[in-house]
Amino acid sequence: MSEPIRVVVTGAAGQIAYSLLYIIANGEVFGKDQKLVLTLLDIPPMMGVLEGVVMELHDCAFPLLTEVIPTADPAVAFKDVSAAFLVGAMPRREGMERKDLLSANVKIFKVQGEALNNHAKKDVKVLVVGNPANTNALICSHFAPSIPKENFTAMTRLDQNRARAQIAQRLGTDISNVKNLIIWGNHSATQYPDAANGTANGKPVTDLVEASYLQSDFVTTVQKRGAAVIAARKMSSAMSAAKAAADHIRDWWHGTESGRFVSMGVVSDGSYGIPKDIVFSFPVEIKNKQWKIVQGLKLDSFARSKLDITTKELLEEKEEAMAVCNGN
Ligand SMILES: NC(=O)C1=CN([C@@H]2O[C@H](COP(=O)(O)OP(=O)(O)OC[C@H]3O[C@@H](n4cnc5c(N)ncnc54)[C@H](O)[C@@H]3O)[C@@H](O)[C@H]2O)C=CC1
Ligand SMILES: O=C([O-])CC(=O)C(=O)O
Repeated sequence: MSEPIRVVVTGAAGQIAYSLLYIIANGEVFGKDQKLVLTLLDIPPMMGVLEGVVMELHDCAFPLLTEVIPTADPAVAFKDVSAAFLVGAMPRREGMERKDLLSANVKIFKVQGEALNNHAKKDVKVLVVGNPANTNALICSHFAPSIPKENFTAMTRLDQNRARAQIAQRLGTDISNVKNLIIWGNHSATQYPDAANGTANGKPVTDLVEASYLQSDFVTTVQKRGAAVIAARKMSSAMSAAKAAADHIRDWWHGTESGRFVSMGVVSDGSYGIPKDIVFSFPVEIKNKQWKIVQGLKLDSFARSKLDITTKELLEEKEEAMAVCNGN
């Protein structure tokens, strides 16, 4: 059994965290032999609720959980953490787009970037879940200059899981047989869910599913799935978001199997002609806790036009976020 690592979950009194904490504390992210100290950050008015979450974590009697530290102080929450799940932020309600949350949420990620910079381990792995996730991750990285940019990522794994579920259901096959669907771009309604490299039972998805579906309903269903859940539940996705956050960090920690790629929002290095310095979802492969963008995939003109749309939105979000952070 290795020494405990410190892991922070922000928004720890909220609905995603309520599902996520169980998965982490149960050893499903960092491994069944990795002891954990969990630090739980929320805002002062939520400390009472958070105390209840702490009670439940204790009552779960998780063998790997050595300590739970609830706090409203980012300096305490981020101290020496090896992994950070940045969930805490306002969720959208019916009728809103995720970027409508930008002015309210982006300042949270400025403060938390600074706190990570000052208190976290320099190899901390950061996952931003709070929306608009890509731009929040960019801001967080911007305010944490002592931590490599590669350590900041945004969650598009939920979109990837949604895409796989749509294809598995359409083909009537087990979801574990559906691989290498890609989410390009922003975690928003402009994202491009791409089945061109996907396989189901080892065969190309494009040979099994009509192109008319893959270029229309498949794309829009995944793009609008978050809104569909809000319309039905009156609250945004939580259980599936927690599962996706756990999938994202688990794969980052343990790596991806050969030939399988996953989608993550990462700081663009210019791959596929995407401008540098926006957080863009790419297909990545992971080894030794380092992700690498999968290179050389073909993009037809339809795909290219979709990437242009989502790039434009991310550039606009970046400009707006910088203005908010600079007080303009
Ligand atoms: N990237 C993705 O795929 C997804 C992202 N989300 C986003 O995740 C975020 C959280 O969603 P829920 O858990 O459903 O919301 P929630 O409202 O249930 O919980 C959010 C928690 O964050 C806390 N919080 C607010 N400001 C904070 C701060 N400065 N520091 C620490 N904690 C703070 C709140 O007090 C609350 O307890 C939202 O922005 C939502 O839009 C949700 C689903 C999927
Ligand atoms: O749609 C929302 O606002 C929450 C979210 O990001 C998702 O479910 O993908």
